[in-house]
Amino acid sequence: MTYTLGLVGARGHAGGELARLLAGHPGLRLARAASRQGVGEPLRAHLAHAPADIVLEDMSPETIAAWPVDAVVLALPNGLAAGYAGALAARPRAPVLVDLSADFRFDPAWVYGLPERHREQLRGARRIANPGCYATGIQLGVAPLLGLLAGPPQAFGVSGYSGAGTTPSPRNDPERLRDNLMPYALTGHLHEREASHHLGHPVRFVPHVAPFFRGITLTITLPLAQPEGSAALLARYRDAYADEPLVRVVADVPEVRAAADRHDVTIGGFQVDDRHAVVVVTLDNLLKGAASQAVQNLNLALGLPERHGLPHDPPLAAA
Ligand SMILES: NC(=O)C1=CN([C@@H]2O[C@H](COP(=O)(O)OP(=O)(O)OC[C@H]3O[C@@H](n4cnc5c(N)ncnc54)[C@H](OP(=O)(O)O)[C@@H]3O)[C@@H](O)[C@H]2O)C=CC1
Ligand SMILES: CC(=O)N[C@@H](CCC(=O)OP(=O)(O)O)C(=O)O
Repeated sequence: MTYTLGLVGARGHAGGELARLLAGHPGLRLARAASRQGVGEPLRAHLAHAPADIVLEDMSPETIAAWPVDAVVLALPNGLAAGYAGALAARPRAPVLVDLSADFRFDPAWVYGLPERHREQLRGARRIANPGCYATGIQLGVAPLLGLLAGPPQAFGVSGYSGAGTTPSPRNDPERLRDNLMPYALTGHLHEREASHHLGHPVRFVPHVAPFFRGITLTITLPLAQPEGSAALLARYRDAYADEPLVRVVADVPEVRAAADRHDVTIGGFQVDDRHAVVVVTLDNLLKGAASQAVQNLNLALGLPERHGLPHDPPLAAA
């Protein structure tokens, strides 16, 4: 059986990646798409891999609520999701709704879509808040040490400029970023709050944006309550993620360039100085940070195998 999906915000970075993945998904088909600025244009004019018959529709909640699809994904800026959630909930059999924005990530009525920590709640879920990209990397990098920490971990993060979306800003201006690295949100970034909330433990996070397009690297310093050796730390992470298809634990320090186009998160480094451990986490912000994670969540919600449509090596071979 093939499920159908409607995508709101299909011309954006995250929406475009999701459309690319759906082109290779054996159980999910992109059937409808909406946009703010491209209404009436074929989606294929913007995305080469889009089905030929999809014409961009207006993105009013009423239009979306009338789509006869099994699932809807919102790939819109923060602050817009509530109108869609309300209109879809009024339908007799509402489709599964996955929101890529931050709007419902703190709402207990929604399932927080980090499968490695909430898999059972995601099976059959109807409303899923997809996690933030940095928040995904921070949580997966810190979780195996919960209960062993002597204080807040500190995460130094750098992302590619696709993280800043398509609306022009200094954070996605290649000229401003050339030969540059831009710190921002030095305190209080949303993903600091999101990761702290869902870990149940405070973390500190400082983001930077770099001239490359995609990828995130996080260097996380973790204060330990008891000394632990590097080999023991590596073994702890290997154990924690032994059965996780989208978390790769490596002994070496991973580099962000190798994260591009991968569906998974890589955790490595594991250097320790007595009670001071450092791990490095890399991921593709548009994939495990957004679209691949959304596919993982849709698969769980619809009862499909979790890795359907997320091929292994090379990661995007079928897309
Ligand atoms: N980029 C990333 O790495 C990640 C993004 N996210 C989240 O996913 C969502 C989408 O992000 P991203 O794809 O980067 O964003 P983009 O800026 O690339 O795309 C935004 C999409 O939303 C549509 N849109 C509708 N209303 C507006 C508006 N008022 N202003 C701007 N765009 C509008 C745009 O339509 P049109 O082009 O037709 O105008 C476009 O399709 C956001 O909530 C973001 O936080 C989550 C994880 C990672
Ligand atoms: C470079 C850049 O601006 N990155 C974005 C990444 C966060 C993002 O896209 O995630 P949300 O879904 O939580 O909005 C930022 O720091 O806000």
